Amino acid sequence: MIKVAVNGYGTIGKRVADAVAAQPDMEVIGVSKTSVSAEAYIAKKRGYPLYIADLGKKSAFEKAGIEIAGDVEAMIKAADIVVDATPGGVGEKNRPLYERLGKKAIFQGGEGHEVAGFSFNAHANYKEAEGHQFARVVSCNSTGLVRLIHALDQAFGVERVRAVMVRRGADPSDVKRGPVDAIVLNPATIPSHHGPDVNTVLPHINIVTLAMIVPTTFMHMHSIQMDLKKETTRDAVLKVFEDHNRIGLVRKATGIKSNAELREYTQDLGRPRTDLWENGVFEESVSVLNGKEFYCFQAIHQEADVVPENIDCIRALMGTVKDPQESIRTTNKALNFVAIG
Ligand SMILES: NC(=O)C1=CN([C@@H]2O[C@H](COP(=O)(O)OP(=O)(O)OC[C@H]3O[C@@H](n4cnc5c(N)ncnc54)[C@H](OP(=O)(O)O)[C@@H]3O)[C@@H](O)[C@H]2O)C=CC1
Ligand SMILES: O=C(OP(=O)(O)O)[C@H](O)COP(=O)(O)O
Repeated sequence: MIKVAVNGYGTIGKRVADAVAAQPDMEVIGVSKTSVSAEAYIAKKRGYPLYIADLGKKSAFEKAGIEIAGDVEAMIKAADIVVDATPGGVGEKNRPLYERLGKKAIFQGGEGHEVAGFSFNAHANYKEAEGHQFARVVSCNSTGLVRLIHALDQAFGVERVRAVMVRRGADPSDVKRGPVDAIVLNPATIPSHHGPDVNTVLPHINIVTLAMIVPTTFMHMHSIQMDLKKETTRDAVLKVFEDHNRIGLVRKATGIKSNAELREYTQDLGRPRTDLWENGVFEESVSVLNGKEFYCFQAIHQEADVVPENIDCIRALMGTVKDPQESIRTTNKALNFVAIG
């Protein structure tokens, strides 16, 4: 069993911990937080040993009825590998600790590529992870882009990509964030960080991305255009998506045309926390014009799509499973995850 520590038990960390616990070859040896909050109670309920960054706060946790197993350093020492899901920028500060203790670690998209020097996506570069001490799972939007672009690049070759990301303003529980009544250019400059981020995994792709944020909390929406190298048809592209175990098709027959209806659908499917782990490509939008021009809309659930990628990244860095598809299938099966469509 691979002993996994989740440093940062928040939006991403709590999902990764549950996904690790579901795998046949991994166990959660601890999760961490800095302050007493609802997630500390969830960790207790799930039976995950809770560690804290500053032992000076131990009594505050104990007063709230939450037992503390030790400090973060003790947790890291007990682990084979760390998934660092602390807020963007904190991972970089944690890296010297992982170096000092000689532990492998996976960072998230809020960190720059340089934090690990290797950025990861299971379908695109799983085999390249072996031998690395550190990896970074690219951000949620970049994960969604990499999955789609890589699938079409393998099938038809990709000449260039132009994509617009309409990004959710905040996560559902982020009460302090906005916007409440604005469409914010984020950033106003072009490209947004997503194109260069895609290039950290797929360096040969010609891509320019633009991004803005809107007052929603559940999912980003991408509008994507690609020029393909080989002529193809809409049916052939749909077949690529149907065959992909992390790309789902939001079928025309469902009538779903928004993130809100897609959320309702994933909820009704009984997905834990309403998580859409796959890209939600809108079937009706999939278009091939003039043989080589591809267009689509896809929804990306920011809290969920990177979660299975972290699980595969654990096996890839540990070198326990050599074949990417074997890891991807194991991860999906343990999560009871079959892509929609
Ligand atoms: N949310 C999203 O949609 C996505 C986020 N990401 C990336 O994932 C990473 C985590 O983001 P997210 O889950 O949203 O963040 P959250 O703020 O939801 O969670 C962060 C967690 O880390 C804990 N924490 C903070 N500082 C420390 C520390 N020094 N040591 C140990 N634990 C600490 C926090 O505990 P406490 O609250 O007690 O301080 C909290 O539990 C970021 O890099 C982000 O960019 C990637 C894809 C999507
Ligand atoms: O990784 C994400 O977005 P991104 O791919 O746009 O960087 C997550 O939605 C977190 O983004 P945030 O930095 O707006 O919280």
